[in-house]
Amino acid sequence: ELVMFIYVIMTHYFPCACVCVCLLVSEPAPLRAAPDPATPDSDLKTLLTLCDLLNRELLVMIGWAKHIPGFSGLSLVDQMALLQSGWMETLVLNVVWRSQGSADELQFAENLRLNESQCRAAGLHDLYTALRYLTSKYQQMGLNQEEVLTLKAMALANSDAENVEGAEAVQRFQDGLHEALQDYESSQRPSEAHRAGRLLMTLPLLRQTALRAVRCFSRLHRDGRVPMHKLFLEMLDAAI
Ligand SMILES: CC(=O)c1ccc(Oc2ccc(O)c(C(C)(C)C)c2)cc1
Repeated sequence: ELVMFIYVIMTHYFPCACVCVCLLVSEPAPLRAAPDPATPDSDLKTLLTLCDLLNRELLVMIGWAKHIPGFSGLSLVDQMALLQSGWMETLVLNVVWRSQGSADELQFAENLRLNESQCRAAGLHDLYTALRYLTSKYQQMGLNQEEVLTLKAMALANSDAENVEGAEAVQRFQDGLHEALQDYESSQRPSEAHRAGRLLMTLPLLRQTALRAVRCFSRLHRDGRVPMHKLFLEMLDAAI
């Protein structure tokens, strides 16, 4: 009863806090990379491990999206459309957030960090450069967890999916997240003027970074060096 009482109070008196609390409690536990112990270490093994990790992240992300306030109120067609157009930006923010504590590595999972030469050896130098640039931008801003969770949800809501049925419902979904970010930033002490706007103005760079990642995967797929999961290829096709 206590949890329900707190939830009713939060949703009635602090609706924005409700969104942030909702996003915080529904954040999935970080996945671990699962390298095949039988395979000798190699650049291909790194790629296979990363591929498996990404495939599991996609499945977790689909379950996570349903907890974003407003997402489940959309039609199933629109939920799928937003996921197919925004999944890369959302996953990019996951890796960028995990890499905030590192000066020159990408933390793909709690047990998988790659530096520039390891990424280059695996054919991921473009990916490394793009993700590190975005990571350093957020490091300079001092991004915190509430902000990255809200940006992840916004990346999905604002993914400009082409074939959306309920444009007004998607707009309301976006407005709710925008309001939550505005209210959260104005509740911070001291509150930094323009903070919410500065965070929103990083979204174009996030979109560009995601597109650079898609191009990297499309090249790897054309090279045929690494087998790719069916779900990943379907999502990759939808993102192009
Ligand atoms: C198919 C293939 O060759 C591939 C190569 C690298 C890779 O590494 C990643 C692992 C998790 C992950 O979340 C991300 C993004 C952040 C870029 C989505 C990349 C994933 C797949």
